[in-house]
Amino acid sequence: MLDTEALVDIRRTLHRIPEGGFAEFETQRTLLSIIASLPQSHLTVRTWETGILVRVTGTGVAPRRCIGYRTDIDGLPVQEETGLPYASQHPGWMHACGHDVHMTIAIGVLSHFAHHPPADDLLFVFQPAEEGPGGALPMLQSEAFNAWRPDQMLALHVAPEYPVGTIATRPGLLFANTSELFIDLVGRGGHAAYPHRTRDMVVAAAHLITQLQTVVARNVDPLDSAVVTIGKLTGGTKQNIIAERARLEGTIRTLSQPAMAAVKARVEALVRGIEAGFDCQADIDYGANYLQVWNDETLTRRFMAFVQSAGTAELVECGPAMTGEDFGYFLGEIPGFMFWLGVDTPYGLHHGQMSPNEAAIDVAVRTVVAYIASQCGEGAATNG
Ligand SMILES: CC(=O)N[C@@H](CCC[C@H](N)C(=O)O)C(=O)O
Repeated sequence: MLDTEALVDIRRTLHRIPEGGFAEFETQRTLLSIIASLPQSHLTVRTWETGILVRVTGTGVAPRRCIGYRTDIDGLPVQEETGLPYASQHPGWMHACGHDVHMTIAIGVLSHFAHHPPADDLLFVFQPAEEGPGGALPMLQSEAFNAWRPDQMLALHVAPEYPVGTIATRPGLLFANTSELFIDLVGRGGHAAYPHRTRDMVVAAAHLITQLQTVVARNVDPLDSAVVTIGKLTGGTKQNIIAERARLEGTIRTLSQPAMAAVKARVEALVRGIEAGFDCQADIDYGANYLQVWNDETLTRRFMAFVQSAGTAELVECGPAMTGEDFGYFLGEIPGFMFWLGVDTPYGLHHGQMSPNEAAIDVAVRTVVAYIASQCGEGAATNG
């Protein structure tokens, strides 16, 4: 069975090779070779795009259920600044959202059950493209997934703000609805000294960004919550050329679908206002939209009670967060839950210095293994 040291090595190997959504080729190859090193008698492995599905066939004469455990596998376009000896070898890319840790924990749990298959069936889901454009929805709709569709699913996400040894979750809404937001502005470029002959899209973009800040401040009920963030702004070509084009890239977060529709309506109205006011053309593209992560009440309460009694971690009942997760699509159809895993690092998710404490891997593997075993029944140990 893979011990803690081996899992830390795996995490570091995966950390070195972050890749974008649906481009996780090296990651997939690495995971497949690790999975191939496990006892195979109860495993069936299948790939889907750059993802992997591994079914563990239970030892029961008639397995009662199939529990699915999902990890995401993609990295982010973030330049790593940790200075770690096992830092990313892919310039401009980093596992800055902890998916290397997620994958390692999935491998640790899979390793246990490959050696000790439970009575019921398990499905391990290595899902691409969580950060975008979203791998969960197409995977959920795929023939490969549906051939092995589990009855319940669980997943975790690293939480920099909690100490190692903490598990935080809640029944109901855990993560927000999200929508990406891309706005292209097209005006007329020209010489910096002749602004009256142009339609300057840098100035239009500046006005639009400021106006977008009023959506949450002035259009959303203060007792509700929403986020409109512009994370990337591009425009222009040179300091003395008036920009013909500008592009805003961002994300919208809300706690309900009606709130998402209302925020989008306000964004659209503001964009149309900029179009009229700056005599330009504006296009809005909402990119990928993720469904909220909604934790099943019964299963989450059962898991929370389990964590409290198992003593493998400290349980915190947390509030909802404005993070997004396409695991929400799985939970939209299959009952289950997601939880936060404390990794205790001062830098938050998506930061170039985010460096999870690897001691959390062991906490998660022990907790998830014990929880799944408690739900699926112990099977006979295999060799290997
Ligand atoms: C946990 C986490 O950080 N998830 C991402 C999900 C990205 C959703 C999508 N690409 C978007 O930006 O709206 C997050 O940013 O919350």
